[in-house]
Amino acid sequence: MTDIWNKLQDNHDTARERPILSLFEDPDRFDDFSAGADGVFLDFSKTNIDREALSLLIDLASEQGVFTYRDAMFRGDRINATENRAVLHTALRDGGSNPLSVDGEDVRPAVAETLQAMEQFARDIRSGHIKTAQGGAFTDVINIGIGGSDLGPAMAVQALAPYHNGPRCHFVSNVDGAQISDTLRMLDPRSTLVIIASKTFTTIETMTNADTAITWLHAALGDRASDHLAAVSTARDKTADMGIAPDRVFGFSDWVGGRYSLWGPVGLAIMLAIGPEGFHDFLSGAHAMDEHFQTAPAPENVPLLMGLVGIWHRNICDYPTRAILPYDQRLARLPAYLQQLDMESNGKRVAINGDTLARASGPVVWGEPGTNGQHAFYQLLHQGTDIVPSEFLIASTSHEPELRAHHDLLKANCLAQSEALMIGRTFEQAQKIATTLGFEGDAQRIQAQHRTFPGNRPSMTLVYPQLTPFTLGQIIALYEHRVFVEGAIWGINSFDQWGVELGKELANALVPMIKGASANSKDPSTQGLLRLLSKP
Ligand SMILES: O=P(O)(O)OC[C@H]1O[C@](O)(CO)[C@@H](O)[C@@H]1O
Repeated sequence: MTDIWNKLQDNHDTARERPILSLFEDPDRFDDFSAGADGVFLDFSKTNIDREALSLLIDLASEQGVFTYRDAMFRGDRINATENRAVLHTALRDGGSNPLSVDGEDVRPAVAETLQAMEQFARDIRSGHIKTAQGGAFTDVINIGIGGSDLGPAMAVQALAPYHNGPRCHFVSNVDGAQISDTLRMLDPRSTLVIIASKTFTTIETMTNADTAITWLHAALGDRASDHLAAVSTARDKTADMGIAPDRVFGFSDWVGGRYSLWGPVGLAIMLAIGPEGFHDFLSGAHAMDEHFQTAPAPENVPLLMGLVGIWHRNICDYPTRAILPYDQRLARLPAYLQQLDMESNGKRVAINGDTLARASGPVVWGEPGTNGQHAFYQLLHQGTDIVPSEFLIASTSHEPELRAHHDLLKANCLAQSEALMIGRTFEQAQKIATTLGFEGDAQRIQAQHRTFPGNRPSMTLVYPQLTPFTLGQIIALYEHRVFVEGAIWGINSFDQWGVELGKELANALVPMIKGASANSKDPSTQGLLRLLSKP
């Protein structure tokens, strides 16, 4: 353990039982434990981090090389060491013209060219200039992809519903035939465009769903089925094998990781839904957050602070999970999106140099929109035996001015939850309630115990003006950089994902066994389950 980790642990050991509320005796607490970035505001004053801990955490970031590593990422160094790749999803959204080179080659011209091609295609589909096989306009789009080729566009398309003025967008990811079947059943192949999105164009789920969709198009359109296809991939050879015309393929480079890819062609469905101008706003929001991350001083740097709070909760307080709680129904898919972003990036057990990590890395990320979550799992947040740092998100302004009362109630609920988590309810307060309700003696004690809230449970709140394309870009880039900060402090490579390989290999080997081939090489449990599943 370095000195700083030790000092942080000492700080926590002495402050462990201190009520978070007591920290507000400092009149500047709210101002000094919050920060803003172009309208997005982070309040982390409802945590047990005090001034000493905050300054130690900032020192820790320096000591672990977060700032140097950040600059290396933006510069295009090959920081994804295990795959020997640069990490430059930020180049997809910066619109810059000064050269940015990877191995001596300027990446900007190709980025600009692809963006222009996407825009032209999106404009032509939206205007009806590109026609269906039968000469009409496309009314529906199905994006077939999984993981990073699905979660980002699916989340963003839902988030930006008020800006939709293009074809309806649908998403198919699961290899479970139920999803594609239910989707195709409600659509007409004669007016549907199918985008096959896969960075590698080898992912078995996506290839299987693509085959099914192409068969569906073929049955209705014959040889003209290809008029209804487009692809998003780094593998142009494979898209050609599937019969997709080269001018319908939108490529990107290996320096864009799957879970960081919605800023480029993987975001085509978003662009089709909200139009190129809206998509530009989305990119601009993300770029504004990139600039903030690179230039804001540490005590005001929102992604850095968010990452440091994450480190405090994970490593110093030893909390194993974090809850993402958007008080914004249109961000319903944000927790799922962040699960991939965070857990695929930082769910690692070895450091970049191959050593086993000395301390815990990425927490389990989960969540649901409020207020629905309140009526499901918040019981555990308030009174369970585990402490779950909670991350609330809420817009100042909704898109429904005529439903102001709804938004007022949503805000009140959001604030009430973080307040309740922090202040709790003492046994004495609970006893008074029990007395009012007529309980006496031991019955009163039991009732009071059950109605006591320990409180002192930490949370952060992210407030943004309104869920616009610009703001959504800011929020997603903020979380990307937060994941980056945490990964850098842990010394791991946040940009590979070897942990998904083994299951894929074993699934491929199991397919023949599902169909009846010998399973003698398998363990008894797998053999037993195979026997059960082979029954019709
Ligand atoms: O875009 P592709 O190559 O189909 O990959 C889909 C997803 O699969 C993964 O490789 C994990 O299996 C993710 O990292 C990725 O986003």
